[in-house]
Amino acid sequence: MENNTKLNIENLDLFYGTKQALKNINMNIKEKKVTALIGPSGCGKSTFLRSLNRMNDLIENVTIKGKIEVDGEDIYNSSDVIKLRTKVGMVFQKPNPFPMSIYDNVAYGPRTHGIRDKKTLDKIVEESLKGAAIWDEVKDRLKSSALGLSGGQQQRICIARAIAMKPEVILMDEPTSALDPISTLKVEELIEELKDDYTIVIVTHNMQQAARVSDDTAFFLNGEVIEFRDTKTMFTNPEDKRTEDYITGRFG
Ligand SMILES: Nc1ncnc2c1ncn2[C@@H]1O[C@H](COP(=O)(O)OP(=O)(O)OP(=O)(O)O)[C@@H](O)[C@H]1O
Repeated sequence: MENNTKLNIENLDLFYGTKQALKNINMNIKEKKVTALIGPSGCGKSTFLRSLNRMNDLIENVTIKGKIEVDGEDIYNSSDVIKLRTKVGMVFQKPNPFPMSIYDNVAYGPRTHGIRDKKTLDKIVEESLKGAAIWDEVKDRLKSSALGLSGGQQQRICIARAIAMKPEVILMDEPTSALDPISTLKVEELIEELKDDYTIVIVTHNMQQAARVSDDTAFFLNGEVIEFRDTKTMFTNPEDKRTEDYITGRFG
């Protein structure tokens, strides 16, 4: 295992009932880098992403074989799923703020972890909103409902909510697919900034986005990783004909 590896995936198979959705995945996800997962619809990107913080545990009839290590620890051999999901946070495709104030959205996680002190919470909320590049837009209306914000703002609130838990890894499942181009650009700029502090894994259908924001890219097809390498090489000189066909828009 390389020493800048944050997530190490070995021989990962995943089945929904008898249907195999992931086939022998091997991947090294590097610390404080952005790794993009690309590939046609239904090829297993979201399934793979969810397996990285055991979100698939919530789905019935899922069988997982192989190994996923975070910082060298086998996550399927440990029972502390709460701790894992604190360390490996997630941002979803559709912004999903809770129906409560902006402040309470961000303070929600820390509160469930027992933090009650107002000053401490204020500090976490401010730092998280700053970290998600939304502080200036909302600092004067922290008590207003998060549902009153635009989609792009809501998505950054959700990123702030993830950051408030002090994760080390942030998983993002098509975080900009519901956003307009300007909000998309803001979230992309934010990802660029976040990678100073976090390891990021992002599913995207947008090839330009993968090329713009990621350091490494994995191309999935029918549950397999066809190619995994640094993004620059992937997009300029792919090794596999199927990768080339996909990124040049010949299929998918
Ligand atoms: N909860 C589930 N139960 C059964 N099958 C599932 C479940 N979730 C996903 N699948 C199947 O697993 C395969 C991979 O799905 P997945 O959502 O991971 O693909 P994806 O690459 O993320 O697709 P998209 O780009 O459309 O989001 C698909 O064939 C899908 O139908």
